[in-house]
Amino acid sequence: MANDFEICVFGAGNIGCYVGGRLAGARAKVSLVGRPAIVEEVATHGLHLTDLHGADIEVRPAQLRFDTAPNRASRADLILVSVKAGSTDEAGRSLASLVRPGTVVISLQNGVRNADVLREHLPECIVLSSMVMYNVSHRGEGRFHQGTEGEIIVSDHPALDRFASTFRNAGLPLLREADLTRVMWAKLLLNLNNPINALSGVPLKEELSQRKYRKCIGMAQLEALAILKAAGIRPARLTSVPPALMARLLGVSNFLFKGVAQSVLEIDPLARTSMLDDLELGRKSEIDYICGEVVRLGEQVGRTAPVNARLTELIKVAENGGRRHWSGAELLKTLKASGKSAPVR
Ligand SMILES: NC(=O)C1=CN([C@@H]2O[C@H](COP(=O)(O)OP(=O)(O)OC[C@H]3O[C@@H](n4cnc5c(N)ncnc54)[C@H](OP(=O)(O)O)[C@@H]3O)[C@@H](O)[C@H]2O)C=CC1
Ligand SMILES: CC(C)(CO)C(=O)C(=O)O
Repeated sequence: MANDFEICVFGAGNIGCYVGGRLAGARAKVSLVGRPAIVEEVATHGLHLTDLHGADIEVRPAQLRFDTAPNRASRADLILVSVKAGSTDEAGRSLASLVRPGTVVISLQNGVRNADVLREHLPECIVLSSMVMYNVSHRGEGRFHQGTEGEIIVSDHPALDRFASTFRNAGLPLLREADLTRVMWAKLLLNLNNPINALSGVPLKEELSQRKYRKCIGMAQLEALAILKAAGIRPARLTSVPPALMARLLGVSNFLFKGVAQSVLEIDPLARTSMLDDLELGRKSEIDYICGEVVRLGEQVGRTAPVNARLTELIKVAENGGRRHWSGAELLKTLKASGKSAPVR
């Protein structure tokens, strides 16, 4: 039997199409809001969703609504926001005149402030943060693939009870956590790999197999961890080892790393971060909402964050048509020199 509620996904890209499509595949009433190109792609091919565990789900165009305008949000009981963090303000603005009071709005985005931005525009809604722990890639013709393990961790609220079984039936169980601030910062620590993966230009598995790239991630994380500590924020443990230990483990030899962090490397050989997607597609990245947040928090507690500032700078150079590819050795060298050297062109 179909559910008695309607879900609107605002921002039909990798995450929006995957999550929205799987919910539609579980017979939820789903509408998606996206750009004309994806609306056309899905109208032609439908959605074909796969994951690393062998899920293989076809969603016919007739099984969901796909629009470029968000009008359908006015009927939604649940809105999933899956635009990039830089578009959150605009998403909130366009939803403001449409939503009904009491509508549940979940941000599926990376970053630590999206729900706050949405809340400002949607004060009568129940706005919740969540973190999608896995990677989704777009493989053309309506195909989206989940290439790494993980769940959706969401800020707990009784209003989620109504939707929980639908997410579970869709193979997307919601992990409900009382304190999402700690989860958001822990995810941000993992996302500090996004610029490194983007600048490596190679899939995650290949990047993480190289010690020098891993050392770069460790440097960015250790810097962020010191700032979090000064700010009194204790990031949640999202990996098999606590964040501080993981940051150090990243620097060990390839041989040792394979032994101690086997699960980190058990990923689809093609999986890559959303920031590498952004650079390849010529889009503006979320760097200001990832490394930029570390720099900002550092300023609040009177600390500098030269490694994260440098990564921000390198990604902006790449976004603007400058250098895109860095070997592990080159990246490590420039990060070690951060705070001392001249800007990169
Ligand atoms: N991809 C991944 O594997 C993961 C992503 N995330 C996070 O999830 C969020 C979404 O990422 P992802 O799915 O990769 O991003 P995408 O860029 O693939 O998807 C967002 C889509 O929303 C569109 N969009 C933005 N504003 C509007 C609007 N007003 N109307 C219609 N469409 C709009 C964008 O178009 P346009 O580009 O033209 O603005 C884009 O097509 C990000 O915060 C990301 O960090 C988290 C975990 C994993
Ligand atoms: C899942 C993960 C950490 C890596 O793909 C991600 O959040 C992203 O790509 O932005």
